[in-house]
Amino acid sequence: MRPAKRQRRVPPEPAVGGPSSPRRFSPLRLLWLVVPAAVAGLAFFISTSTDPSIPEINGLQQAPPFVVRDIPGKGKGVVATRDIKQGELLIQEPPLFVVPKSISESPAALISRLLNNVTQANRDAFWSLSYVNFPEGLDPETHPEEVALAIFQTNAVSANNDGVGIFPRMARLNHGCASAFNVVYSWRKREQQIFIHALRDIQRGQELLTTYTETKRTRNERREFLSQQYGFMCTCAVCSLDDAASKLSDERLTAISHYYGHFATWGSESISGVEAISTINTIWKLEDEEGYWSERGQLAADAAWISAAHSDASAARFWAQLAVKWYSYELGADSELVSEVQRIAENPEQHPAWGSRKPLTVGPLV
Ligand SMILES: C[S@@+](CC[C@H](N)C(=O)[O-])C[C@H]1O[C@@H](n2cnc3c(N)ncnc32)[C@H](O)[C@@H]1O
Repeated sequence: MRPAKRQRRVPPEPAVGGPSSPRRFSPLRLLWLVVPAAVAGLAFFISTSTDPSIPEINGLQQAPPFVVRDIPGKGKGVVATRDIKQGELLIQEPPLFVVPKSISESPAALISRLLNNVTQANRDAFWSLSYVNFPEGLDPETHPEEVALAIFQTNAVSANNDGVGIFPRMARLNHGCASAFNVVYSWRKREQQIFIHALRDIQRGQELLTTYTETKRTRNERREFLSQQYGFMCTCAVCSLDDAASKLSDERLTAISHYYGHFATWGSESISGVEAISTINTIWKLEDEEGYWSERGQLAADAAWISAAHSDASAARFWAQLAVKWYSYELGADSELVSEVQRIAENPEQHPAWGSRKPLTVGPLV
């Protein structure tokens, strides 16, 4: 599963910011696994959970509001067993193991070695996961290391700077594009766990979908990527739109990408703070039209950054409050980023960018 590339937006690196969620691991990024590490810090993290099919008690209700079941045309998937509220915590899961960014042996050998260090129940959970793109001509029966690698490539998720991990419960989540995905995941370094929250209200019987790709791409681009990397033709609600509606969706998503790039140029002072905030307003409206809600915490936090830089306290407060709201849905109200933007909402002058540009009224979301 894979990461969408986040566009670096408002330089310098915002103190209140960072990716709103870790991204799916791209098989392409496995390239780094074959590069011998200069400093092979082979730190990895082994789960203490014994049976990943049993929900964690830690911070989660014991009976999760979903089941894993067969979904026609998709293998297994995750389906809501009751109505789920936007922002609800659905899964909190430690990794079976995390492959660090620097390694000094072959990825297949490393994964096999890591697997030997987990409990039998966790090993069974790993081997039960699905995989695609197994090398042609090889027999899976006689090449278990290659099978393990294919499972890893199909299911691993970024744990940010800690590496790339396998989380057997979340690995059952299938993909949906733009307005079709309804859950988002975030890696919490402090807890060393992945957290999955509902991005929107989900009805009983609906499938829980995350996203494997940068969904601000056009349908053809998304389909090509998903077919190559994950071996399926996406037929999610967005990909199934009729051609006229799909064209409009593609245009909106392309425009959103364009405007992200445009507002980022505030960092190099190519556009004014007023234009940057007006561009964020445009993105927000296009996203409302598209039903694309992901990464709004980050967008609002970036707007708070610009507002604070121009000493517009009321705008900074407004945007920071919006960041609190959306980060709470995406990352959880108890996440570190929510605490950070909450502090800015209460006291905008404390923002590290405060007053770094000329004073300007940049304004809120209109
Ligand atoms: C991480 S696994 C997801 C769980 C998987 N369906 C299973 O049975 O364990 C990724 C694989 O699921 C399938 N998949 C995910 N999303 C899909 C979708 N929207 N349509 C069809 N297949 C999908 C693809 O085979 C993909 O390689």
